[in-house]
Amino acid sequence: MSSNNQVIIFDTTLRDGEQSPGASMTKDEKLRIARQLEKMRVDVIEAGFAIASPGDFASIKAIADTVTGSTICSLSRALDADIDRAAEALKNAASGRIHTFIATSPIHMKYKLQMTPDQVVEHAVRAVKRAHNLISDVEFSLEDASRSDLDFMCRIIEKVIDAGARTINIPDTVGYAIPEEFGHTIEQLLQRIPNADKAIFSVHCHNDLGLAVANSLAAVTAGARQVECTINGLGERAGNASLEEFVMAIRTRKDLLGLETNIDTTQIVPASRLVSSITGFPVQPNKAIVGANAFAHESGIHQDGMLKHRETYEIMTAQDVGWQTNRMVMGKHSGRNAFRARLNELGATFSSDAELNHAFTRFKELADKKHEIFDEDLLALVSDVQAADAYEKYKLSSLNVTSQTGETPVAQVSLMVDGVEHKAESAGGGPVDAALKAIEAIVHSESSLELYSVNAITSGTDSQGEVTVRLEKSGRIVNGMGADIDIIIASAKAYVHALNLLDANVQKAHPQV
Ligand SMILES: CC(=O)SCCNC(=O)CCNC(=O)[C@H](O)C(C)(C)COP(=O)(O)OP(=O)(O)OC[C@H]1O[C@@H](n2cnc3c(N)ncnc32)[C@H](O)[C@@H]1OP(=O)(O)O
Ligand SMILES: CC(C)C(=O)C(=O)O
Repeated sequence: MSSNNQVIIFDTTLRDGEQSPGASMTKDEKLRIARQLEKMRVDVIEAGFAIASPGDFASIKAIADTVTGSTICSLSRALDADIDRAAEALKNAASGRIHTFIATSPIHMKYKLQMTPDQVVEHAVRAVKRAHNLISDVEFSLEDASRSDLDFMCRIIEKVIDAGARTINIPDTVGYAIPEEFGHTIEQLLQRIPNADKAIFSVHCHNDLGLAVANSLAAVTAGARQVECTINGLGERAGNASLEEFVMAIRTRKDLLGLETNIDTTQIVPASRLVSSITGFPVQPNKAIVGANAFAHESGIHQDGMLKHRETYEIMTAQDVGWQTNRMVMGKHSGRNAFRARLNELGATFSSDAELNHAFTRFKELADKKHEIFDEDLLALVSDVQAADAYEKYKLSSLNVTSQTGETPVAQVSLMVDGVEHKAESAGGGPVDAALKAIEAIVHSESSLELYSVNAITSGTDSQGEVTVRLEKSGRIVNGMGADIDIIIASAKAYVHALNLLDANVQKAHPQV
């Protein structure tokens, strides 16, 4: 029975987690994860199933030999050979545990084990006694407990506690339980088993119905004091209760539950990343706590709330769980307040509300075309708007370029010159060449093109292209810039920008020109 409010965290990433198809890990990889779990102050690390393979044995042994800050545990069936192999792997552990189990549900006993309930009790007691002779810390699990008969569970648990088990684990092996029902089972076991106070009750929940963490919380509310879980919720089929979700629920709702764990929560994100990189299982972006979007805010109303007071939309800080910071993501749902705040952070300021509104309108247009707006997009957009808001002799009204395989590209451009619309058409070596020639057909700038370069501002095929055009005229050199997700338009904008700069230089030098 629980003696205090501390919940023991038993991590089984290296055992049940590894049972996820495709998640096999080498000894060195398991050792790296075990060290991270130790650093995170996990109480018990289930390092593997010693009899399963020579590799599993070697991994458990390597972890038991070197990791001293957590108890190291091996799983074993209720069989002598399994228990002896587990004890051998753990023999150098500073603190070792044998975890032996047998199924107690009618369906498992009848079809899988092909044993009577009495034979199952006999195997369980014999296994616990044998384990207890080899190591003091013995855990016993009733596999498929959530589909087992309550009276039978009381009977077998009482006997294995007498045989030396000090942790009794109640697994929801097939993820069948519902929180209220599961909590009730734990409560009943604690009340009805006469020697229940000699053991710590534990739960091990699977996520087949997406309820593994909810069931674990119901169990600790009912008196269980150990929870078995995995990093990123890895595990057989739909996985196990996720360590990060359970631990952060306990921490965040201490007001309600009054419980705590030993976990250093700032090590959660590093642990999640390590497990993901080793197993090759990506973490979904919207995964609680460790998903890339767990602390990202895109909607204008949320961002505005966050700017005014963080707790309006966050129940924990990103730093609490090991992220460096939360994120304001600029996108089509963002509002003016977040837009201005982000640009101020980037060092860009607006000279007037009109300028802000103009930039914000352009930002929304861009956001409709692009999935995510990066800082570089914002800066390009603002310098574009600020350049456009300055007096401009030339303004690009429209551009239409036809470019087909085997055909010469042709551009039709419409340009405002001192407020009067001019149109021209030109062919060119490529679509950019055609566009710039069409502009020149109107402007006759007599400048020479010294440089043309195009860069993708961000990665991805929907990136904005940022074009730089350098023009020289009578010894004056200017750099025009333009950005757009269409690089032909970006090129035309950059060219027009450069023409305006040349014109501005002339105006400054000879105001009456
Ligand atoms: C709910 C869980 O997650 S339990 C853990 C599951 N994890 C694993 O199974 C991974 C590691 N397993 C393995 O490597 C192998 O299954 C081994 C080495 C354990 C056993 O391999 P094998 O000897 O070839 O047996 P196999 O896996 O085919 O069948 C399991 C046998 O164990 C028996 N068994 C299953 N659980 C138990 C138990 N807790 N106690 C005693 N016997 C058990 C089965 O009835 C079956 O017996 P049978 O061969 O007499 O029919
Ligand atoms: C061996 C036990 C704890 C198990 O993994 C399960 O029942 O899911």
